Amino acid sequence: MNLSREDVLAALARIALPGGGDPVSRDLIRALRIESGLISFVIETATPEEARAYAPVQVQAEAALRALPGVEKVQIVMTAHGPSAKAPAPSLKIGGHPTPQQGGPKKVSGIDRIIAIGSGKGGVGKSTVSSNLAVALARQGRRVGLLDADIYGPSQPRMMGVNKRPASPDGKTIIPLQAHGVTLMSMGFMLKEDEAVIWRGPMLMGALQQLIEQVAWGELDILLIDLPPGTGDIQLTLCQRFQMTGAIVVSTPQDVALLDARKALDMFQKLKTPVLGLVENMSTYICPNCGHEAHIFGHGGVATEARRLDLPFLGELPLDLSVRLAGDAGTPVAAGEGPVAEAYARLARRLIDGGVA
Ligand SMILES: Nc1ncnc2c1ncn2[C@@H]1O[C@H](COP(=O)(O)OP(=O)(O)OP(=O)(O)O)[C@@H](O)[C@H]1O
Repeated sequence: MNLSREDVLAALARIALPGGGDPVSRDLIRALRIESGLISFVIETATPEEARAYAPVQVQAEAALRALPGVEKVQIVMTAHGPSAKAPAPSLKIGGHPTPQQGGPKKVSGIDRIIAIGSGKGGVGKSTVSSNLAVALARQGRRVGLLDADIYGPSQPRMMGVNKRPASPDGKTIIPLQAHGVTLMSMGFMLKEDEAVIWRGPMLMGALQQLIEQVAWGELDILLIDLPPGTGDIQLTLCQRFQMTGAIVVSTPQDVALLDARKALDMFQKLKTPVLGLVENMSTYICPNCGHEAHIFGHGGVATEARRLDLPFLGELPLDLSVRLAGDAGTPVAAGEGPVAEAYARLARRLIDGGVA
């Protein structure tokens, strides 16, 4: 099939929408894929009502595309992202249990707890803490999922040592990958080359929602979400749409990192997401040669800040070359033995004992 994206969009642009315009000029087409005789895409409407009104458009689009040379199959999915007071919208959601959001944040079926791991700025080790904590919790018998929601720089495929496109047997449900006892999904698995995927659309909100709701997470005690750094749309969407158990904020002991951490804390508080505590990463450094203890980025700043804000201080994680080497090699250090693995085991135990993991 030599059809181009432009050919397909041109055919779709000839379909008139109720209320004027066409699906292309109204920017409704998402995730367009053209692959050996199959054309698939999503028509994303603003509301469930609009999706219902556009049902004839779906039929017309299918007929128009099937008439193009070489097209054997056309798969169109209608989805709506707006709330509805009426019946559930046609959507891409898995299972059938989720319904469009009405009112406040909703619980995700099958997942007991959701904890976001955030930081005010990049590079403080938020992804490292997420992967290691996930592995440490799994080692203590918890059923753990890890969602890498860092759309700007997903690092979990590297840190967890898996990177392949997840299967989707029915074109809707996404089967997550497994690594080190953790059920894993990352934006990085989907954001390859120039392929159009559903969550590459302009709406980060839709992308995150799909990663939480369309992935077949199974029954989980806890889903950890590795957030992008800072205080942006992903954080907002997550906390507004889903019932969060809480957030953990990672910081290094430095003043500047702490200033940023304060912004993250402030954001979670404004979003009414309980802050479960602060973690100090890159804390003590023990020289592997002489055993001397050094505090390269300072020490204790996060604990002091936690006390000041009356928030739990969850622990210190040492600065250790093995952390980076293990992360780069795809086996988090918490999967092995030694002082860093023990520090993560303590953090995991603390969360389990506190009833949040
Ligand atoms: N405790 C530690 N000891 C040694 N190296 C560490 C430690 N924590 C993180 N690193 C290393 O620091 C780098 C940044 O860590 P990481 O990617 O986890 O940070 P991040 O906060 O998630 O950054 P970003 O948000 O920009 O992705 C990585 O190379 C990681 O291996």
